Amino acid sequence: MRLGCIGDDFTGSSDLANTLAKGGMRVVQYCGIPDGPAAQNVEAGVVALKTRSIPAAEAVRQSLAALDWLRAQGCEQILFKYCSTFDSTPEGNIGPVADALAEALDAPKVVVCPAFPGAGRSIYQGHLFVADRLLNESGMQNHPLTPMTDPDIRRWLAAQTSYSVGHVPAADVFAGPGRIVEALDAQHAKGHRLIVVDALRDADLVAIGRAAADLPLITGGSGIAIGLPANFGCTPAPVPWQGQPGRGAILSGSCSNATRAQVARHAARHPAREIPGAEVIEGRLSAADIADWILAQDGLPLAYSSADPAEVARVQDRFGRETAATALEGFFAEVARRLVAGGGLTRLTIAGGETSGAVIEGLALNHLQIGPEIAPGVPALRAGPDLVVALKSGNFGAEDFFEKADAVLSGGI
Ligand SMILES: Nc1ncnc2c1ncn2[C@@H]1O[C@H](COP(=O)(O)OP(=O)(O)OP(=O)(O)O)[C@@H](O)[C@H]1O
Ligand SMILES: O=C(O)[C@@H](O)C(=O)CO
Repeated sequence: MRLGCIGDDFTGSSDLANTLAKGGMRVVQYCGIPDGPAAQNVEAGVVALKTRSIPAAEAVRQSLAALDWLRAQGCEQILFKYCSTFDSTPEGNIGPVADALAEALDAPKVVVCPAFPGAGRSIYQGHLFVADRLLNESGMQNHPLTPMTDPDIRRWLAAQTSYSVGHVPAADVFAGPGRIVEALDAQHAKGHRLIVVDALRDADLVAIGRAAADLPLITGGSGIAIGLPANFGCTPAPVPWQGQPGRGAILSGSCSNATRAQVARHAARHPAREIPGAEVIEGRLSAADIADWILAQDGLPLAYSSADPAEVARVQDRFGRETAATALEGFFAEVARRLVAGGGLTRLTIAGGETSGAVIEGLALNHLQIGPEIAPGVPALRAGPDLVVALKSGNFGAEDFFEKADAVLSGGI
């Protein structure tokens, strides 16, 4: 293993694995820290953790344990993957985890670059945009767990890290890898350790990747990996895939704008059932009810708790954010266990990073093979001989994503 990656959620990790696989690297996504060595032929290992929204100290502990495992596999470079919308709170967890990894790796200059132009995320003058909106006007200000209320990534990160935050502006990035190296050195000389790097286009990310070839630690969204396979001598290659026959279903716990539009479209064409948050938390709706309902449907059924910001706020005010998240995530995990038990379902598409993490952990899956891309940032994944999954980040995918995902998973596209 040459490139070791630590992802702070499961969908984001599959997003990163997708980028590396398209770049020609042999990648495996591990669900949590493996308890044995990796297979010999793996070039890039992505350890998916569920550390985005947990207490910072625990996120640091798990990330350092993942680092130990990756180093034991022989990795030459470490990539810490977080969300392209920099999902975090003033307490963390991006800053604390980046600090801890930088210290463990003795990394003097750490690139911080969540840009993912393919999904509309760009960074200019240290500010993060989602398409033509600043981050804090993109809908992310209403995120249920990590509301993003400041688009200045330098300022947001500064609240989380114990190091000084620097910046490499677009003008330097546009001038190519040599200038980026100089600019990183200059920021380091000024005493900055975590350095936000502007990027607007894939070409910028390729240049940053080249400039980062010798850095022990890189951090960013999946975009930061675009240029990395070439550093390891890999070239883009088609990703093989064997479609999975059987039955599929969709589970959605994501409340993002994109997911809610996907849910609305799918519900107009297929069997769909809402999972009201309050009913789950008060125990008035059971996972068995939902699983039985799904198994009784024809077509491509969808069960969703996806709700608009006002409803999410009502539920969180009434029960507390943590209580709501724990109850809903545990619920989805139990629904998934029941669906997959006995081979009932063979294809699962899950929307939402926390939701996906809960489901993958609930199914006790330990690694995922990366298949072809369904939409930017979302690959098909093989979880076992009879089970394939797609893990959709909240804001990814076009409105017909759910139909498309099941079609790719089944081998129909
Ligand atoms: N009906 C609901 N009422 C209140 N909270 C909800 C409801 N449905 C989901 N949630 C909360 O929203 C969270 C959604 O997080 P999740 O990470 O799954 O989606 P996302 O943030 O859109 O995806 P991503 O992290 O990939 O962008 C859940 O963990 C849960 O806490
Ligand atoms: O970077 C992204 O936007 C995604 O991979 C993700 O992490 C969302 O959860």
